[in-house]
Amino acid sequence: MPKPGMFNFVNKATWDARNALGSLPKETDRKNYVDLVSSLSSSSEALSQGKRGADEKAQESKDILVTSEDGITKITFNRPTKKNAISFQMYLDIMHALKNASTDNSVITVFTGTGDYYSSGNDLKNLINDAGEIQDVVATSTKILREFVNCFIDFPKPLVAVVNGPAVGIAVTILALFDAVFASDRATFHTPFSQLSQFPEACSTYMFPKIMGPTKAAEMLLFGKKLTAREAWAQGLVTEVFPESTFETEVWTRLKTYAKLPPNVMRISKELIRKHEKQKLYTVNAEKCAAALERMPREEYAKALRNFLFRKAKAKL
Ligand SMILES: CCCCCC/C=C/C(=O)SCCNC(=O)CCNC(=O)[C@H](O)C(C)(C)COP(=O)(O)OP(=O)(O)OC[C@H]1O[C@@H](n2cnc3c(N)ncnc32)[C@H](O)[C@@H]1OP(=O)(O)O
Repeated sequence: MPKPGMFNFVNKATWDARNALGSLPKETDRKNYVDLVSSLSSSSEALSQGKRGADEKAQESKDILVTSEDGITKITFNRPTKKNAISFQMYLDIMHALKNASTDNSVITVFTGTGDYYSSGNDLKNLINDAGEIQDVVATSTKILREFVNCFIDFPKPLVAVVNGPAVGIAVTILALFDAVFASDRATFHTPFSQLSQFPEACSTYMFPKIMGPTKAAEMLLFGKKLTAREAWAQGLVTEVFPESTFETEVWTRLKTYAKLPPNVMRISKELIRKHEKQKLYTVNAEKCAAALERMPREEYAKALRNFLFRKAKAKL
């Protein structure tokens, strides 16, 4: 048989394989072939059983729930009694979940919240010890924060936020690194960094002005203006707003349709969209973390924290 042309993929592969074997007796050749096919079918069965298992429930930890179904990995902030505030452990759990989601067999990854809030942002108690004293754990926080944000910069599949209620702080800033943000009309978007004596994180100092222009970005990031869902949509931070009454049904129907799109082309398109920005995003992330470590006005920050932590006690006086 003459060697098939280079675009005749199947016949060329068969020809190359046969050629590499040299001359085998017909019976040996047949037996080798049957053994190979049997081994492939048993290993592919084991693989698909494993994948089916992962599909039903990927991972479960207390405050971050991860499920995978219909081609969608769903990561849920699940701490409703604290308005889904993000503890140190939750940052680590999210990073772990994102790493798994980047290689599991899901097509898109979605974040949402349990209860009335999407998330109230960083757990302000991350910085106090068991005795209720404010600790200087800025170095630890900064390290976690940098890795956390890098996981979003690097995430290879379409990433969607289903913002079911109010979002505060880092739960808002990180949205600029998502591919789509669907919000209930009950959601609000609040970044009170100056009020808390903190610097805006998650590359928002770069992404927000790019998305909404410098003056609107300053309104949010410097002055802490809280936006309604419709205002956030008008500024380009939100992709689409849905009425609360139909939010869940409409959004999940839409997401299930998106999850049927060809995964590889979406992954490559996302890579092409983000490619030219990646280096810039790493730099902005690193700069913000260095600023937090070296330039954060700790006294002002401690005061802002005390105001939050003791606000209920003060209100009773
Ligand atoms: C690795 C570290 C990375 C650092 C990243 C930097 C990130 C920065 C940010 O995210 S800044 C934003 C931080 N978040 C806030 O400032 C919000 C603070 N919370 C509030 O203002 C209010 O709680 C509220 C407006 C979200 C809700 O108010 P309300 O409806 O009146 O409910 P309560 O205040 O009674 O809250 C119920 C319950 O939840 C606790 N809680 C809410 N948010 C947080 C929070 N961010 N951190 C810690 N705890 C929070 C609140 O204390 C109540 O608990 P209690 O019942 O008192 O035990």
